[in-house]
Amino acid sequence: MTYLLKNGHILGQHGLQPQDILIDGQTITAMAAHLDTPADATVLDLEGGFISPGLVDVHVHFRDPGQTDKETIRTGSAAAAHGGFTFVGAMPNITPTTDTPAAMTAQIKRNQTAGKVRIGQYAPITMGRTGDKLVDFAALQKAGAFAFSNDGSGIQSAETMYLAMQGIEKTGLPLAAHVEDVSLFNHGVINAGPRAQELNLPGIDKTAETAQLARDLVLAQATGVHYHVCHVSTAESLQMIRMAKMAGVNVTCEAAPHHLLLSDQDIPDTDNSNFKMNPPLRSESDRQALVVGLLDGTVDCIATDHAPHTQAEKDQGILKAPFGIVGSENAFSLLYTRFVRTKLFTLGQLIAWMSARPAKLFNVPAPQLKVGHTADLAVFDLAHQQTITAEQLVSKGKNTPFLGTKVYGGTLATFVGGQPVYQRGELQ
Ligand SMILES: NC(=O)N[C@@H](CC(=O)O)C(=O)O
Ligand SMILES: [Zn+2]
Ligand SMILES: [Zn+2]
Repeated sequence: MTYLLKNGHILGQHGLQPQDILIDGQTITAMAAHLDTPADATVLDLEGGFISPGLVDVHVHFRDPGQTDKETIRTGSAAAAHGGFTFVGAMPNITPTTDTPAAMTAQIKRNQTAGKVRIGQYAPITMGRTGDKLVDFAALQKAGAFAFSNDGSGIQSAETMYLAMQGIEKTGLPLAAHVEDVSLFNHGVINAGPRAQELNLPGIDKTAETAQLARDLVLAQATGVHYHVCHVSTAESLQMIRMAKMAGVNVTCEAAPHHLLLSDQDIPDTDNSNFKMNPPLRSESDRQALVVGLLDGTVDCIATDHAPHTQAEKDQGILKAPFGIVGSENAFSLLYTRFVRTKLFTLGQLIAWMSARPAKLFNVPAPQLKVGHTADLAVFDLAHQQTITAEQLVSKGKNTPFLGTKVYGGTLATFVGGQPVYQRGELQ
């Protein structure tokens, strides 16, 4: 198929500039302010929309196999496409998990068959994501593992983590760590602090994150592994990562949109489990530290931690509901509206944190808007405001604290390998 994207804008040296893009097969074959329409081309009039390199999200949960009432590879990847993502890294907290080469091979095949976007598949660090028995890192790398992570739980034994780092270092792949010391978790449901006291809810102390992070940074330095911190949430974590980077530790980290946008002060008085995720929304000063961390380079990239759950599970209330919120579909629009329209971030910075940077960290090809490159791209409507509603979400999970939020930057279209994987109504 040949597509001509007309009347778009791309980010050039001097800001947004008019751009037409011709896609032939998988590839971008021409770019200019104005292109004539080839006879066989399907024309999409973008009406001024912003064309971005495809977004890259290194942290999503698809629940497939095992919990397909929450999400499937199909619906999760459709949600990613709806958010402008052309590549996602899928976490291995699925049942069965991808802890053997055979399971990894089978899952990669399922991802390729059902996925609307490109999917990198994480392998766990330990067998079954429990206990201390390490997976065969080299064999899983050979089978196509994207990276290693036990996301959902921290590795409690220092010895296990040390041995895992030594093994994963040899593969050159990142070890993506969910840092959480369960002995300090206190059965909490939101951040420990004044808001938890006001709401009379058990609090998760920051030390559950920072104590394990301190341990891991020491071990990462000793082993040289690429140690990537998932969903970093506290100012103290950032300070440690900043110092570790200065000391030459091979550490990177991601921040989730909700931790950049909300603090525990935003948790309403009404019992709303869509404000419950792990790590929890922290204090306003932690939120601000994450924003500063992005700007000074301590935070390397943004990743959504898209974590769908069923309505019935989330209806159990904040004490009982599972941790996690969906994030793929409105990550760009929320961050664009809050930070780019207010000029705290430039559009170029936001796109770098959501595309080229995470791609580079995880050694996947970064989508590029250049002739000769694969057409992995997204088009966003920066000019019009819309309200986030449950009905718009194509994920099975509707569990987001942002329902009712007004945003600019809704997705108009997403292309993967030259094929449209999402198109908003008016672009059909
Ligand atoms: N973030 C969450 O609150 N939940 C995630 C697990 C995780 O990312 O640790 C999930 O799988 O539901
Ligand atoms: Zn996690
Ligand atoms: Zn996660």
